[in-house]
Amino acid sequence: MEIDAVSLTAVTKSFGAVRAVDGLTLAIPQGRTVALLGPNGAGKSTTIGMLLGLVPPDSGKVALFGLDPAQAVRQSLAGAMPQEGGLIPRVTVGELLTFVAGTYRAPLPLGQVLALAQMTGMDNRRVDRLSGGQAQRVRFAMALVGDPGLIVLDEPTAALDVEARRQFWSGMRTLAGRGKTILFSTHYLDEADEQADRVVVIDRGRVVADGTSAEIKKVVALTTVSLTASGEVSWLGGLPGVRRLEVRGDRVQLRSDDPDATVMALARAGAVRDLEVTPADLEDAFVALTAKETV
Ligand SMILES: Nc1ncnc2c1ncn2[C@@H]1O[C@H](COP(=O)(O)OP(=O)(O)OP(=O)(O)O)[C@@H](O)[C@H]1O
Repeated sequence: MEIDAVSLTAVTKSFGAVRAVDGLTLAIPQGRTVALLGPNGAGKSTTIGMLLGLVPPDSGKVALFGLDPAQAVRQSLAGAMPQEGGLIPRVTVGELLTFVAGTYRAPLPLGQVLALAQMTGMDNRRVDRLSGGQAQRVRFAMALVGDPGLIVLDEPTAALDVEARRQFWSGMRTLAGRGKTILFSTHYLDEADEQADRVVVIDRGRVVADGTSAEIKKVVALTTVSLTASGEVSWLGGLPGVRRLEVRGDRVQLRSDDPDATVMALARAGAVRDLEVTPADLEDAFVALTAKETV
């Protein structure tokens, strides 16, 4: 069997009292495009930092193509975009990319890198005089120069307008078509849906859903069963079908993947005051999936 491009096993990372990544396990076979989807502070950047060997995990194991991440990056098996502001000023796009190419044993030709990053003809432009979208494309180009098998992108389209996004994903699909493995993080459900063949939803440092976007939609499309209850309500979270429990004043909202079973169990327990059943739309459901529990 081919070795996985990415393998995280029971990885944890805390910053002081904050557990940024909490026992995360994830394996990505070669050639897949995977979106890491989650709200602010979910642990996406920390996970990516550990994948690239930039953040040491407290425990667990991280491997890229079976190797230690730093080693895989050194061997240009994995490429990443530098953070915002990570470009050297006063050089041209061509000079910068040629410099980066010089650090690799078998870099892609400059023309190919420019084409993939939708920057053909821009090699004489000064790096510090580019628009935000163009600068982002240079960073993308820097991730590609070493011709890595795995490309890891942390919110690659965060600063881009609609047209720049479209161009960016067009280059990305060309790479996916060449069999590259792509892992990107995003806040946007629609971007994950359109661009990835697998979506991993993370929240509070854990994988809360993992599958094709169709499967995720099914998982996150949880029905809300709400009722009025007082006193100790945490037991409601253990009822059949209940995936999450939220308390708002005297209303308890149960997110259920089997609302019939949940309602039957509530009826058996005699807890049916002001019972209401509401199917969720996808956006609501994603919010519900990653919403803070209040108990
Ligand atoms: N260097 C750090 N020092 C202290 N806390 C950190 C550090 N890096 C991350 N955190 C905390 O860890 C948690 C996870 O952060 P992380 O940046 O990984 O999430 P994220 O999903 O990438 O969020 P965003 O979408 O906002 O970028 C957050 O609570 C964050 O404040």
